[in-house]
Amino acid sequence: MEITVDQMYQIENNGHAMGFLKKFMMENAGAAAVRRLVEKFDVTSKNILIFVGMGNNGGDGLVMARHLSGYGAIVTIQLLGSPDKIKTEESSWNWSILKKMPSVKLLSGDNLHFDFIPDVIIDAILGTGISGEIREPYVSAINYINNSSCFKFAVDVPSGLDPQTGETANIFVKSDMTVTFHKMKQGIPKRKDLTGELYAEKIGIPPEAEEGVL
Ligand SMILES: NC(=O)C1=CN([C@@H]2O[C@H](COP(=O)(O)OP(=O)(O)OC[C@H]3O[C@@H](n4cnc5c(N)ncnc54)[C@H](OP(=O)(O)O)[C@@H]3O)[C@@H](O)[C@H]2O)[C@H](O)CC1
Ligand SMILES: [K+]
Repeated sequence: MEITVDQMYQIENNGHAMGFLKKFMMENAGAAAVRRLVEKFDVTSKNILIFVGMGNNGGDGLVMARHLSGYGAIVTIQLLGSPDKIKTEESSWNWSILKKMPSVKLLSGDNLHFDFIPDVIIDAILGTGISGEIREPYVSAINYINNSSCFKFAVDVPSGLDPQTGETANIFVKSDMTVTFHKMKQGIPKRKDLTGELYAEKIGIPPEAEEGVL
């Protein structure tokens, strides 16, 4: 079954109100995404670069970073803004954990110079919260991703693809694998050329959270 982005937000909010907090959803989302990635790749000692947006799509990327470090990957995060401007509590919470983890390299701002060649790039820039023309520094980050020849993994939806309509913004990520959460959103399967291998993973949201929504 495919659902709308609005329905997804309603289900998320219902789950949160039941006590299954968005922080828990984010943890399960990041863990599910990593499971799919490590099923595909032995990430041990591999260089993984994660572009992190300022919203909860970015938050999922922060969770992935922590899990991937546990799998022995060499993880670098490029936060596309200033840490004090992270938009949500659940994302900030994960950033604060990572600040205590020397095993994960944290970069922030509009830097796009890295002293390594990534084996995998993770797009945790934009998800269901995309609106309008994509602005800098997200534009430059998406260009960097598309100009790289390594494996590209999109969190929830390739950034720049509208998960509701399947339309693309002025710029968009072309990925090799995409993992979306809870249920497939209507627009995503329309662009398998941008999603690559496509999965929808359950993240523990109570089915009762869908009552009155689906
Ligand atoms: N569905 C679930 O059960 C779960 C989903 N999760 C993840 O959460 C995201 C949705 O998070 P949200 O914070 O609502 O939105 P995004 O992170 O996608 O985007 C919002 C940020 O992006 C900026 N933005 C939006 N449009 C643009 C643009 N055109 N150019 C540049 N920047 C843009 C926006 O900035 P504003 O200034 O507009 O506020 C925000 O900073 C979902 O996709 C999942 O990945 C949960 O984590 C787990 C459960
Ligand atoms: K994304």
